[in-house]
Amino acid sequence: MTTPAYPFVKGHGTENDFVLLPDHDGSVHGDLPAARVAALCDRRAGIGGDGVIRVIRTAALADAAAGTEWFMDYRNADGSVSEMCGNGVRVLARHLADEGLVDPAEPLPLGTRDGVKTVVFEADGTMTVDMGSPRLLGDSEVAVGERAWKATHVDMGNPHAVAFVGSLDDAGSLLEPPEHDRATYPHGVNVEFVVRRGARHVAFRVHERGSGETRSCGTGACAVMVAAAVADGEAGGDAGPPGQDLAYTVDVPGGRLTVTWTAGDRTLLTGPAVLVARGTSTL
Ligand SMILES: N[C@@H](CCC[C@H](N)C(=O)O)C(=O)O
Repeated sequence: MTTPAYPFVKGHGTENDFVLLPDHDGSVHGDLPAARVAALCDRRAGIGGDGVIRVIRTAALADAAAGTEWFMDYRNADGSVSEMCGNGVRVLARHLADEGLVDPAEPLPLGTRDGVKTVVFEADGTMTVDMGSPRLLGDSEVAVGERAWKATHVDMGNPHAVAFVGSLDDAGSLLEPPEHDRATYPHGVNVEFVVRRGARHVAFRVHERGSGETRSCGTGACAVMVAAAVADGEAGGDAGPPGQDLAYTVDVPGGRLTVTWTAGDRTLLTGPAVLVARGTSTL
């Protein structure tokens, strides 16, 4: 039996790329089978992507918290569900604005499995997302082959292990998930390997849970910034100087992001979002 054709849009944020599936009332994809997500994300036999974002009205999802018109139903490339995607939420916002479904002159609240994230469209074409408060959960360890590093456990709604390394090459080819403490991360973890580039300036590679090595990770950028600020003795948020926000430049293989840790303990992620293609799929 052939699958009826359905629309898709392709986009990326700092080369973290996604297949968007418009399904406003939930009638096109049902419960969105993991096999369809994996087929769409396949870079040879599919469209190719680090994940899939179903564009759906919050009211069409029985288990989604109310309070927003639109919901980011995010899946990793292997079909698994994640709570949040910092690059994806900007790409979703760009799509909704381009379609005339939202007003880019106004802050845009979007539903996610980690609650409501509000996107602001900046005058220079970038977007800033309020990613919420980071949770610093202590130290852990990650390993690739024979090499192991201490890692900072940061929860950004999804789990991260942030390891500071001497060189971005230290983690090798990252074809497999890094070893990690399964008691600390029972549902897997996104692992960031970080180097310093200068004052309040870092760069990282990431191995994403469910997607492999990607060219960028927005929640990862926030986790990296927070871990770096703490390591630098510049802790922002509640622990920072009263009334002062702290901003870091965060480079990824796919571009540049800015993360601001506010005096009110919010992390603000600023970066681009680009739509590159649209079409129909029968996968
Ligand atoms: N690339 C995303 C994160 C996507 C989810 C992640 N792989 C997970 O399983 O938690 C981002 O930009 O934040």
